[in-house]
Amino acid sequence: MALFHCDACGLRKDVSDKYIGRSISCPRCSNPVTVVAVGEKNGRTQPLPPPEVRPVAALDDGKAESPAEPRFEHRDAADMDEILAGDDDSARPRRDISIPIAAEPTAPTAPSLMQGSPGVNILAGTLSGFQGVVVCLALSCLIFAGRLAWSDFPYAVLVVLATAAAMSLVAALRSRVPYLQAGPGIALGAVTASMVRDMHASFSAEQAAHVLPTLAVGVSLSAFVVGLTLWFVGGSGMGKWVRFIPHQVVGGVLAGIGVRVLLAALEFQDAGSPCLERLAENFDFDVCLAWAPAVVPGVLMFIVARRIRHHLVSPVLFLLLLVGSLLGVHLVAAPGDAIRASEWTFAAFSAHSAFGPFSRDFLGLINWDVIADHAGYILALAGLAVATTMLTLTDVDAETRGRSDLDHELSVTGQGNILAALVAGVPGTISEHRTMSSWRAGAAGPLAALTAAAVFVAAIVFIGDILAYVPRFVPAAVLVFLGMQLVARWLGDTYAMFTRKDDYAILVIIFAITVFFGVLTGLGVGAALAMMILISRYGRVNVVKFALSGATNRSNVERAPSQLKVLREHGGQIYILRLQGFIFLGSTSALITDLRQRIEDESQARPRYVILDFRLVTGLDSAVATGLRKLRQLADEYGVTLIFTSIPFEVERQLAENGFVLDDPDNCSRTFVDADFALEWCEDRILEDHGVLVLKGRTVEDILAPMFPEPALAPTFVGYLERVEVKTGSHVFRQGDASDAMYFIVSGRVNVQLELEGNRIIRLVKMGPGTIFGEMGIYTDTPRSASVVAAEDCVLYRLSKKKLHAIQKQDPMLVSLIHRFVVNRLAERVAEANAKVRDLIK
Ligand SMILES: Nc1ncnc2c1ncn2[C@@H]1O[C@@H]2COP(=O)(O)O[C@H]2[C@H]1O
Repeated sequence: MALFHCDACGLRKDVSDKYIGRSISCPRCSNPVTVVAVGEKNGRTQPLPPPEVRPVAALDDGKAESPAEPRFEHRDAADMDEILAGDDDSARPRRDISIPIAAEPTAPTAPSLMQGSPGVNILAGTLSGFQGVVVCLALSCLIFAGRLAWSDFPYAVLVVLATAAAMSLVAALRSRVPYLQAGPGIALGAVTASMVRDMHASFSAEQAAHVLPTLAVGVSLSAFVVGLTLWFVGGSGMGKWVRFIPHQVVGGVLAGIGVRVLLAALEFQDAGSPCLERLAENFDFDVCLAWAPAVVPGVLMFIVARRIRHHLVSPVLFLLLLVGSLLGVHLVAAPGDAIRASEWTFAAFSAHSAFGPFSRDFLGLINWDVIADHAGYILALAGLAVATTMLTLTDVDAETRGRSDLDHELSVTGQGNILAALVAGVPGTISEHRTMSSWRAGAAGPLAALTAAAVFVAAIVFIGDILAYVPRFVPAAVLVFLGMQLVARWLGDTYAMFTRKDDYAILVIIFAITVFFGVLTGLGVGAALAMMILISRYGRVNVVKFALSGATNRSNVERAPSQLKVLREHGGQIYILRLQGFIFLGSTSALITDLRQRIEDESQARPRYVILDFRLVTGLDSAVATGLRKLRQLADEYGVTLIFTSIPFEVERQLAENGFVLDDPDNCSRTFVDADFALEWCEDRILEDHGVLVLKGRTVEDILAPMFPEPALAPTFVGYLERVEVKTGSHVFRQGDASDAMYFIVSGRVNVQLELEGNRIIRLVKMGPGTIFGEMGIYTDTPRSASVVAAEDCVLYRLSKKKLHAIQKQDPMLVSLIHRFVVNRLAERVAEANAKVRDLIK
């Protein structure tokens, strides 16, 4: 505990240790004040006792010193013990019920290369690689077909395959998810395709030479930016924030992308642009016929894959598609070797032909303005990559019961993209489908992803020859299949997922915007909606965690029964609001409305003291001073004293700079280091009003009689007691001592404190006149469970164990009254604790 003492205006405050030595301007008069450790006065450090004081987990808020008075004046060295043990806010036991939270799981470690069965891993990786190659072919058509000349198509295929190889390699070497598969995917592919289409539209026919270099660099640059973004988000540990991106927003965009993929597939199949528009104007059977080779197998594959969930489904479907389409073309159009020369299949090429474009004046032909104009797409790709990586990993974890480290996997995916960009690749992410298939196939180590990388490399070498046998509608059919899967997944499957149907409505709206106005608009509107959703949901979180009454929630000062009676009857004048979360101007308005209702509620005692506890508050909006000013106006109106507790010192100072001084007794506004000090102060005011704050000056009989089960026998009992005087700071007894007596407090206060290893002291409770201590050791016949130290000069009455035994023999009737007396005191403690619990769970 540290002390803030302003010489100019006299303001004294208990502040946290972290301020020691710092110069802080006084919240009341702006005079600069250096905060000193307790015991340090006028630059002279008094010897401080070493104990470190820690909070104790309990239902109570801890005991309080009287905070209203200048607590650090006129203390001698003996007092320091008490101050340290008692005044530190951290030393006060807290009242909150804490629910044990499972320990944060440790991050998974990197799997070793040969982890799992090599045979199974290789098989799973081969299947994943095969699926990946088919998808890569579809993506290269989606992204580049119609934008690049067919002569440049080898380049398109090879850079997409190179992306898959690079990302698989990085996943194998760096990911901690042993079955993770990564590569270019349909969602990012579709956005890249939109970017490429728009870039392409920027060129006139005469600028054809600029098209490939600009598109190629634009795409690789976006992979690079996506990579850097993912790496940065993961590396800086921002994964936990990414999880707040609303599902409905990303889902709507992804479903919309699905429809756009379907349209792109039809466009590709028909080799004409806006085919749907053409069809809408004039129904053309030929157009439908042109779509059929893509739509029919695509829809069939979709239906089968929806029904059978097996890791072999996709590879088998793709294989059937390839073989079936080849047979179909053979039968219908071009039998025998003529297939290779027909228009139905792609033209063969050699891998090195992909480097053709680079032989020209490549760098000089790049149109950087066009790339800069499409920066919005690049940013959209980065945002979507972060969101989809998070969603995919979450889904993979849910399905595989895995426990992956999102930040690490975001970084790995980022690194994969950067490597992909270096080989002129396209943006990519974790492949959910292939990862799940690998896992279902039994992949258990990075060898699976490494095998997939090898398959991609092999594809780069051989694809030129293989393509001559692949009918052109195959990639279109795959796109139909993937597009339908996206729509079904995000528009269909998610319907049941949302507990609130308005969330689903938002998804549908964003879906429609993406379909009709494009991916960029969908993402933009989605981002704006996401922000609004977060603000509106967060704003609805009740800023008041607990609203408690001082009648049942008392400070940790144990009081005499006569005082307890007064507090039970009049404690309702204290109203405690434990605030939580981030406090906006909006939340203070809600607080004012609630408080006004509570004050005007005639069925309950009218609050005179309102304690606003900020201990669980995570932050305050800068405009909150206005709300607090209104709160004070309300307090003035009803004659209520506002008490602010656990407010960070900086915040108090900032508010003061804005003209709102929190600690302003003249304006019925006070601050205390924590709620327990505040509670004690309020209780003292109520006890003072009823003339029972100080029980001093009365005789032991006066104090004892009202609580003794048989008041008439109280003087007989007193006859057995021995009067003891204890000076401030002296121990009555120490923890572990033999228990030889119990004590009754007639005047003064004592601290009951636990002494822990390493000189640490925890104050459990503070006791005043009319209370007893030391009874546990006597009744359980065990050593002292805690030390008891006089916080003030005390007059105690001592009943020794010997005397108790003597009374037992001589006066069994009196001893049973003593037992009842002790039991009553213990029962009172338990009843108080129960009342607090009840109040908390109300
Ligand atoms: N948590 C507590 N709340 C109130 N009183 C306590 C608590 N723990 C210990 N005491 C008192 O402190 C005394 C320490 O010595 P005893 O164990 O004999 O008896 C104990 C009680 O009277």
